[in-house]
Parts: sequence; C-alpha cells; structure tokens
Amino acid sequence: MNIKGVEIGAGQPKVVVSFTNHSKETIDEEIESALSHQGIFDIVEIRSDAFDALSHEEHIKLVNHIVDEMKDYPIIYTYRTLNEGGKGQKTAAEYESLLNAVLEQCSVDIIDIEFFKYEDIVDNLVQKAKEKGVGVILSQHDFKDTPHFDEMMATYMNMYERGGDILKLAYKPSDGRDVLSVLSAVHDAREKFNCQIVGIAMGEMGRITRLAGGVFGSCLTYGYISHKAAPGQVHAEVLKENLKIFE
Ligand SMILES: O=C1C[C@@](O)(C(=O)O)C[C@@H](O)[C@@H]1O
Repeated sequence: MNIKGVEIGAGQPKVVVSFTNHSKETIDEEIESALSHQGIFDIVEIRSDAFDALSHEEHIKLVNHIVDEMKDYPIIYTYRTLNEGGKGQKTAAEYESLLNAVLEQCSVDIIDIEFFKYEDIVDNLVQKAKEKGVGVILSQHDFKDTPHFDEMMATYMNMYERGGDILKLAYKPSDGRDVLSVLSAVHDAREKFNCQIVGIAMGEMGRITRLAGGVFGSCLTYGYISHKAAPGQVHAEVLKENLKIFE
C-alpha cells in the first residue's frame, strides 16, 4: 500500500504520530512541533474525538486545515469513541454521519473505522471509503483486557472478510503471555490474510509490540511527539531510532 511515497507493509513499520489537541490554536502547536520533527515519523493520525466541543462545520474545517498543513504526509482520520478508549461521545448514528462527511469533504488517505459498531454502519462506511479511494483501517481496542488468541484470530478474519485494508487490534495485557498472544496473532494473521496487520499490547508491559512488532508482521507503530494518545506509547524519535535495530 503506497501513499504519498510511504510504502505501508514494506520494510520497517511506519511511525504514526497522533494529533490529540482540541482547538485550532492547540492543533497549530502540534503541527508546528511535528514540522520541526520531520524524519522521525511517516504518517499523521488525526484523533478527531478531541474535537467534540466544535460544531460539525468547525470539525470538518479543522480536519482540512491539518490535511493542508501536513500535505506531504499520509493522513489517517480517527474518531475514537468512549467505548474504545477515546473521548468521542457521539452516538452510532452521529458517528456514521460524521465519518461519511469526512469521506465526502476531506482529503484524508486512510479512515479508521471501529469494527464493533453496528454491522450495517461498518459496511456502509467501508463501501463509501472504497468508492472514494480511501484506505480502511478496521480497529478494535480494549483498554482493560486481552482476549484469547483464538478470539483475536476470529476478529482479524471477520475484519478481513468485511473489507479492511489494515486490520488493527489494540489490547491491555495482564502479563507477558498476553503480549505474546497479541504478537502470535499478528504473525498468523499476516500469513493468512492478504492485507496489512497491526497488533498492539498497550501499557508499559506491551511496549515490545511497538518496537518489535514489525518482526511479527505489524505494519504501523503509533507514537507521539507532544502528548501520548494511549498508555505505553513511546516518543516517535525513540521509536524511529530503535526500529533501526531491526533493519
Ligand atoms: O488505535 C490506535 C493505537 C493507539 O491506541 C495506541 O495504542 O497507540 C493510539 C490511537 O491513537 C490509535 O488510533
């Protein structure tokens, strides 16, 4: 998958930095900080669940502002709901209509769709993204637990069958065995399905998945420049530097 010269799924996992601020002013600080750290990240994720206090029009305008300012980088649009560890309070219907509007009105490259929404919402959004030529991440997060390996494999398979280009699972491990399960599932899903895979074990215990996930087949690793977007995230500079070990 090649977007703006970034080959996702080849070589080392690509470093994604999340923009998590909530207003034009604070987003401008994140943009400035990112632009002064070029070379340590490959992709920008807009965590638009931070924009809940904005009107619909302001939300779309701010997304377009980031897309313009960061135009040399592939852009992932993510609205992470409360249920999946984000700040987003929109109902399922509001979520669907927001993501539809983003697909219509913003030049994002990839859209992150939460997989455990109502089936028809996911299917409609996947179809719309395909029509618009936007890549699809299907994602699932649990900030409290890690499911059994078989359940992770079943989720990857369902995501694959429903049309995800990148299938992403992120869980909170209780012990090292959970971390190994996440990495095993990444490995097996990468072998089995003809698409890109991401597996993250969150928290300090799971950091190895952010640094060494590529060995098992993870294509993206999420880090930060200004603020962590999830527990266990590593600064993008440290990620980029350490990924060199695996070259
Ligand atoms: O899904 C992910 C991964 C993540 O939760 C992490 O653990 O780094 C951070 C989120 O911003 C992103 O959407």
